Amino acid sequence: MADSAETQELVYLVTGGCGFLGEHVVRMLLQREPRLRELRIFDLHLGPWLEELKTGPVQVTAIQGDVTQAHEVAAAVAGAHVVIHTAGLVDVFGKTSPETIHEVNVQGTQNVIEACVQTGTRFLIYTSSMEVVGPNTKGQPFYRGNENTPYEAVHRHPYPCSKALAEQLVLEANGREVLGGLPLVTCALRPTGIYGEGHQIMRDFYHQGLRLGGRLFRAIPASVEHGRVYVGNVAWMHVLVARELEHRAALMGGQVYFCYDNSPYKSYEDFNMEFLGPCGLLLQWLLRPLMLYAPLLNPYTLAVANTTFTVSTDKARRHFGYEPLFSWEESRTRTIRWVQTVEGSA
Ligand SMILES: NC(=O)c1ccc[n+]([C@@H]2O[C@H](COP(=O)([O-])OP(=O)(O)OC[C@H]3O[C@@H](n4cnc5c(N)ncnc54)[C@H](O)[C@@H]3O)[C@@H](O)[C@H]2O)c1
Ligand SMILES: CC(C)[C@@H](O)CC[C@@H](C)[C@H]1CC[C@H]2[C@@H]3[C@H](O)C=C4C[C@@H](O)CC[C@]4(C)[C@H]3CC[C@]12C
Repeated sequence: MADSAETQELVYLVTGGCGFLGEHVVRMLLQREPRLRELRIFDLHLGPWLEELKTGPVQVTAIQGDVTQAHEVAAAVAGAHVVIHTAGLVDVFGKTSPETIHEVNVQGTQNVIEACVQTGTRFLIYTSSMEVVGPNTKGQPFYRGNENTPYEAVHRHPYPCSKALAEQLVLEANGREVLGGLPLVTCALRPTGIYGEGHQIMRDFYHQGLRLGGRLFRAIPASVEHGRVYVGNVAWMHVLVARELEHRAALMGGQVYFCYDNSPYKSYEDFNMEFLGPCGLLLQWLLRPLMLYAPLLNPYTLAVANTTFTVSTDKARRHFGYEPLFSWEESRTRTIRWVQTVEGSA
């Protein structure tokens, strides 16, 4: 990519650019990548908010497409310098079939890789997930682990299986020759539980609390730690990796990085209360709370909810100088302000 930070000549493609994380990546790129000439946003469902982005100096190209359709992906990738692939089916609640999850998350990722190879795009960043590692089917805790911590990654649920397969495809593609004869450089980012503006599960919990008279009921022990990371910091890490991947290809190519920031280690419910408490909800004990959460819960999500999985690492800082863009206090304030705008809020 160009050396001069002032020359606007780069074309980026963000798949899943209208999703919870994707939208933050899109907005972060427009704010913090001065070399952008064109930003392509590829998604099955385009958001109306995209129109407001078309008034700036960067050409914003909205592409309605399906990653399972190789020809649509190839057309969107052709001519891009960087692809940030966030598109995926994030379904742990059984809403879609295992086949569909595999088709989107695995075959869709393979289509992105092949499109890069066939059209000459050299830099591919994949949004993977903590679940590539765990928690495993044995419910073994992963307590403040890092990218090198030994852990038996054993999966049966379609979603983590698909993320693990897709990540493997991306990492194995590192070094493949693309059109033009140069090597493809890939890396995978593994967010833990992302929170922040636009988080649908947080919105669902808030509405549940409003329906229950301002109360939520604790269903998992406070001692269980869940890794959480602010969406703005995850987006920032994606932008930074994309910027550094060319110059540090030998170090970063084929690598995985956990996404992390200074968000506190808490149980999922206690962490959510950092935002829902200031919005008027209380967390209380109830004898049989699980019946209240039936839509969210199945053996898999209950196992994940009850298993400690937290990360403590500085690999991203060491490899490409990552530091969280948003402090915990800023992340918390931004999320609270967003919850306060959620329909039905007091
Ligand atoms: N939300 C989290 O806590 C979390 C944590 C770790 C990793 N991730 C990963 O981050 C990525 C984004 O997750 P999210 O939470 O923003 O989910 P999301 O559902 O909000 O966004 C996913 C986007 O992908 C799009 N998409 C789905 N199927 C598609 C297809 N066939 N073709 C084109 N676009 C398609 C959707 O329309 C949506 O806009 C996913 O790959 C997910 O696995 C999410
Ligand atoms: C009702 C209670 C038991 C409540 O605590 C249930 C919470 C439960 C729905 C969530 C607990 C952990 C979440 C998962 C975790 O944050 C990481 C994930 C990885 C990401 O790639 C996709 C989302 C998720 C699987 C996330 C989903 C919700 C939880 C299971």
